[in-house]
Amino acid sequence: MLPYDESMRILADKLRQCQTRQGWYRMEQPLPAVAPLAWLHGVDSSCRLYWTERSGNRSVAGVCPELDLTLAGAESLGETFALSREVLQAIPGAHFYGGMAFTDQMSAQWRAFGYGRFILPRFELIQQRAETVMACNLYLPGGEESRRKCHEAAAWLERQASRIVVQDTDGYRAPGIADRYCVPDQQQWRYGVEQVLTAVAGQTLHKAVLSREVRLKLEHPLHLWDFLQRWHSENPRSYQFALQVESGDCFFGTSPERLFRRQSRLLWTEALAGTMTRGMDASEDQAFEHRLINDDKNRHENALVLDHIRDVLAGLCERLESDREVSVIKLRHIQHLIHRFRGVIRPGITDYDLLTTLHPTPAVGGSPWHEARHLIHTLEPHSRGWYSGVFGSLGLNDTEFAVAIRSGLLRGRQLSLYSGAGIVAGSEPDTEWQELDNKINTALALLDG
Ligand SMILES: C=C(O[C@H]1C=CC=C(C(=O)O)[C@@H]1O)C(=O)O
Ligand SMILES: [Mg+2]
Repeated sequence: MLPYDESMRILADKLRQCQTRQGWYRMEQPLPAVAPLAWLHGVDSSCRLYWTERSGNRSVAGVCPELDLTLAGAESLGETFALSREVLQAIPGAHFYGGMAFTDQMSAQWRAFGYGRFILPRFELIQQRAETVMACNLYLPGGEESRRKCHEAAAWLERQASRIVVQDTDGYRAPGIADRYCVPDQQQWRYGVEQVLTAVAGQTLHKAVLSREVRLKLEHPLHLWDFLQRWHSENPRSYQFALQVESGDCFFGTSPERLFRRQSRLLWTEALAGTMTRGMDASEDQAFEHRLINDDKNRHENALVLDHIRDVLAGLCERLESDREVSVIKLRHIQHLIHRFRGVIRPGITDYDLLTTLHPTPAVGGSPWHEARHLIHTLEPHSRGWYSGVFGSLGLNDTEFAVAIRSGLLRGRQLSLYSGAGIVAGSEPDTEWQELDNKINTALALLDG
């Protein structure tokens, strides 16, 4: 394998020799192993994105948007997906990366992200199993302008070639937390939970997921890419994602939850809801797992997600099977109930259909959705933005979206961490408050020096 700098120069040479006919182009060049997160450190771009699959099979760092599809509202999603499909048909190996908000009710702090944003990066560093590849996606408008674009891209690659690639993050230092407060505070939270319980008792609602924003002021700047790597090493079987926009603001997260994965017409999705802490030792952990599996409130939280998925997918799938029994997935500080689905979608069903039908599941929204949505928007004092939205990778034959929970928004030294809890009959406000803490404990422990 050629060294990193030589490989980058080879790709630059290929670009300089590229034909200039109008159209989409994609070029790939194998690289020696470089961790995408480490690479993002030093790379020159005002927009950076990161995506890693839960399976650990594929991690991608993408920079310099070649096509940036920013959505003003939900109504442009169909058009955006149709356009991305046209591009992907021309360069089938490529992917768009990005995400979408929980709903279209968003405050100004989320403006740079739009309602949704799907990016085809010009440069992609892809680590797939044991292989690392640098890919370049380019649209050439034809003639002299094509030549100019190719030369510009080649020059960029050559500049990166001589930069030092940071390989490990042993030097990570927690930034320290100077100040923190919760929105809502615990008093307001109790009120919100009581309101949901009243609606549940009145039988207009089965479940609503209420959330909280913890606003932190960091003592020192956060080394975001190092932080993400550390967070992932605590929860290795999670998705990880980040989108840093031109202002430097970054939305990121480490989520255990899949919205869906599609490969051709095969589909995988799941109901992930219901939470318990981990035990201090193996036997206590086992006891907690047993308690979680047998707890009515947690089972009910999960069952409502399960029923929703089964109902909405019935019309989209030719076949749909689910696990017979609920099982448990374990994260660093908590464990969840999970129920998996496998299916075959009908011909003609698109990622747009799957996304808009599944999102938001009652793992982040509620049931019925219409009632839950109203309560969430009236009771939550903060704006969720992209928290509990979706984030993923959109391909021609392989698409995967995570539910964007366990996530946060970094703006300079201000960091907001979000977490939510499913409120159903039997929920107790203070226990659910504790669940919110448990869900962000892994991230908090890495921040608090
Ligand atoms: C809404 C969140 O978690 C969901 C996913 C798993 C378990 C959940 C629960 O037990 O309440 C939530 O439905 C969050 O982490 O912000
Ligand atoms: Mg819960």
